[in-house]
Amino acid sequence: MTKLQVAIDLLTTEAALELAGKVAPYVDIIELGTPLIKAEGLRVVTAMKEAHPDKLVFADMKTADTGALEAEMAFQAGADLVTVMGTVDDATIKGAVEAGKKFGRKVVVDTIGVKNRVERAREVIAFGVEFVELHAGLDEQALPGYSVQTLIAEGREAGVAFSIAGGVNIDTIKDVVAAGATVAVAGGAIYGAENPAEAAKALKEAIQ
Ligand SMILES: O=C([C@H](O)CO)[C@H](O)[C@H](O)COP(=O)(O)O
Repeated sequence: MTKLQVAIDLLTTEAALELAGKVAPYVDIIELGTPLIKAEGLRVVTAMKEAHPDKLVFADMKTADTGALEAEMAFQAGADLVTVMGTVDDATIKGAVEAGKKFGRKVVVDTIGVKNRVERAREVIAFGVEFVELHAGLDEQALPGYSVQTLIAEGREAGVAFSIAGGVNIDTIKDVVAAGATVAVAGGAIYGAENPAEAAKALKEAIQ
């Protein structure tokens, strides 16, 4: 079954823990967003894992270099999954995967900025990454004409384990699931909702 990942793009550990406390019963993976990690450091990863040891904690490091070092730092802080950018040198991705093997944790490749996501997804999955995040970032989502359906179609085509991130919400999550996604990522649809717990519950129910 497709897992539900909440992406927390808030800026303080306190706010992230408060949101996670509300939505944890309905999500499988708790993502600490890149802006949050930049604001608070890896202490936010440790705090989240301590508060939710039963959940997978996803550190959205968006690593672009020193793959082994940054992955190791995040794993030591308590992350179960870390992201490396798909646009960077293969050696960076492979380094993070090697660090993952040492810690028994996993690496996800983020395709923001990748020109041919299907081709790159097939390449990087062979390096031993857990899945590929077919992702349109918040800036790309804000451009006119953006549709998450492009990512969903690419997931179907790629034939590798993938997640979809980039405006997944209650109207689109069933398409994400039908395409065979390993993980559906929802950020704004949860933390931006009037009642985040209700929003997460509805998304979880739509998956089942
Ligand atoms: O990873 C993300 C982005 O790059 C900022 O960190 C988002 O968490 C991801 O795009 C999912 O969020 P929504 O698009 O708001 O669902």
